[in-house]
Amino acid sequence: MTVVLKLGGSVVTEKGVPETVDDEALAAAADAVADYHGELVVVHGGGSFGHHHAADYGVSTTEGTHDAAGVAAIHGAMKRLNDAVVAALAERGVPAVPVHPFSAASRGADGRLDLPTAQVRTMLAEGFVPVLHGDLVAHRGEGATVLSGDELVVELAPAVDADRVGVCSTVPGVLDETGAVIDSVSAFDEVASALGGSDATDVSGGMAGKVRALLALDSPAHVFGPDALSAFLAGGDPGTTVAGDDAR
Ligand SMILES: Nc1ncnc2c1ncn2[C@@H]1O[C@H](COP(=O)(O)OP(=O)(O)OP(=O)(O)O)[C@@H](O)[C@H]1O
Ligand SMILES: C=C(C)CCOP(=O)(O)O
Repeated sequence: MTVVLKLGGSVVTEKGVPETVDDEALAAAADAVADYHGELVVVHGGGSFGHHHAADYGVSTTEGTHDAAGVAAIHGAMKRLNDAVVAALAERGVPAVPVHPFSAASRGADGRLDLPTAQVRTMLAEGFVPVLHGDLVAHRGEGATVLSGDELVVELAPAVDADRVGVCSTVPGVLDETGAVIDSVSAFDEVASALGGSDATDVSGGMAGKVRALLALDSPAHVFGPDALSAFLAGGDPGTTVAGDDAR
């Protein structure tokens, strides 16, 4: 069983306080991951590490920067968060290893992502748990733009032939206008009116960006909250199942 799991940046950091890990939430997530013993790729988002710096430099997934100092600030913050996530997993005996997408990925002028994945597959085959993160990416014609963890999930799932895809955010799933968890989503229009961006500083589109990205997958993905992480890793289907046409 191969699982691709995204830990939302809003789960593992205090999203309102720049560069602050939510130690308790990270510990709880790492405990849940440590109880899982199959092949696993972890991706984490930016939270208060990536998004504040990205907003400061006016960088998003489409608006880039040629400012090397901006690249160093944003990428540097994401590496510090990645160190914290890898360390939390390692403390619990998970063979977690860091993978920094900025060093390997690129976007063409049309925005299409090219993400080499042979190293991730080899890490899995050798028993490691690769831990990737939302990052910047060199983007032809734009300098560097934001690469969201959600995009990484969409690229990685087919590349590692994932059996299950999970996106753990702070909310218990995709919510309707009344705040109730929607059981399943098969098209963006079904939920567009309920979808906003993020409560916190977020340059990559909040839940709307997430749903759009996951609908492009050719396998179903599950969006759930931190309390349901163990249930997901145990094989359950908590929260909202997002499955576009290609996933049916
Ligand atoms: N209809 C909706 N259902 C669920 N969440 C929604 C909805 N509309 C807007 N949101 C917002 O989307 C947020 C989740 O997206 P966000 O990008 O902040 O999460 P994340 O992936 O956990 O964090 P990060 O982007 O830092 O990795 C929720 O916290 C909520 O504020
Ligand atoms: C803001 C940066 C650098 C990464 C964003 O990743 P996300 O939180 O998964 O959208």
